[in-house]
Amino acid sequence: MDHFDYRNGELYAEELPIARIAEEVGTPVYIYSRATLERHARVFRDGLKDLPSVHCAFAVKSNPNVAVLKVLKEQGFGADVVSEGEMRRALAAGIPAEDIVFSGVGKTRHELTHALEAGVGQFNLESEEEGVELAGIAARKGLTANCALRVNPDVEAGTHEKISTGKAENKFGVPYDRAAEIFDRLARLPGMNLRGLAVHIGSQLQSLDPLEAAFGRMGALMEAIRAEGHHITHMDLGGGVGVPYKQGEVFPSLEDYGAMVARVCKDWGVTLMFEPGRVITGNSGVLVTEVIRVKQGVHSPFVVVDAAMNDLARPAMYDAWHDFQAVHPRGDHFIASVVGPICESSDTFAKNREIDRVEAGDLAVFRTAGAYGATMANTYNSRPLVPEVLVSGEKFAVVADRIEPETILAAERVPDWL
Ligand SMILES: Cc1ncc(COP(=O)(O)O)c(C=O)c1O
Ligand SMILES: N[C@@H](CCCC[NH3+])C(=O)O
Repeated sequence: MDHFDYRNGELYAEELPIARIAEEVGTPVYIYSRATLERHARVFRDGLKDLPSVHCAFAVKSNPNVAVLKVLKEQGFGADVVSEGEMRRALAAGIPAEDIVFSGVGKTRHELTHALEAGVGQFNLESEEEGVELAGIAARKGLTANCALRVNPDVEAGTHEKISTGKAENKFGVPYDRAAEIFDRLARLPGMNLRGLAVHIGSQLQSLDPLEAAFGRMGALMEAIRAEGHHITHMDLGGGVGVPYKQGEVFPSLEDYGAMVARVCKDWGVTLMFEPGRVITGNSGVLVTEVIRVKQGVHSPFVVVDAAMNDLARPAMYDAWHDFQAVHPRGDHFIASVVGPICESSDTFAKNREIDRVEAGDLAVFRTAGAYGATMANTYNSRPLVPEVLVSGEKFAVVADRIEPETILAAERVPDWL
């Protein structure tokens, strides 16, 4: 799955001992493997090889580091962005504007205008209101906006409720039953080239069944819209394919995913678009941390590490599991809770879990931290933003510096009337 493996009793990132990187850059630090990113990108594309026309747009939100985007651009990926900031990052990585899909439920007027002027390839419209606004901006500028209408298929994704997006009660897309009528109205607007439909039912899906159900519904909708005389040339099937977070967990393979897509969508006569995020980046990264101390608790010891919920928010936000492994395993295990230094109990990475025995000063990693890791970091408790490192064979580079609290402090002002 990845290039983070033990050799001679210590954990490596590709050809480099993780301890060496930690020594040079400090901890906590995110480490990404270029070889893993490339392999995931290749395997994703290979799974889709039986489809006649495919566009893969990497979901930048999962890991917006420009070096990561550049690796994926070189693998032929465009970008799926949800803000002007993400669009700027994709462009900075050299991804051509026409390979960018602009998604997101709250694109501002400023973002719509800017993206239109930049020439992004497709806007995924989240509402009729957004479509009307965008068409108006485009028509006034003498431009045409290529668009797909995001539809909420009302399908249960079977993932954590906070990252499920395809049920009727979620804020995303237009209601399935109203989609044909909205499509018809938007398609007639000057400035609008409404060329497709888009769907994305959630993230970290463990089964292909909900995706298959959603795609089936989209196919039926596409036929109904075509029957009204509209042309549909693009279908954006979103992202969402899940990854194993626990050793030994079994997930559908990308080959299975590709076969399912081919079975359901092969004869649609469209360019199929994909927005994978986690499946590309999740297992391409780890968060390295140092054990500050091991503190005795009533039920089990607390391993207090120097990473915290501000660095990796997923456990606190979604009760997510990240495997915890010692960089130099001592050969035995113990039951412990792994916690960060932040002043709330949600700053817990593992509760009473059997883990590698560690002691103060030991290095360890949280695995599967390449997606929705650094990008969701913040400076709670006035902690620094964690640096990021990209490894390629025997080389590594710091691809995002540690941002110290002083830098943030320097941006603050105390008014002179205080
Ligand atoms: C519209 C859209 N596309 C793509 C993604 C990427 O999802 P994932 O990282 O699960 O592949 C998301 C996140 O869920 C999303 O909201
Ligand atoms: N941030 C979420 C995924 C959100 C997907 C965004 N559409 C996670 O870490 O699992």
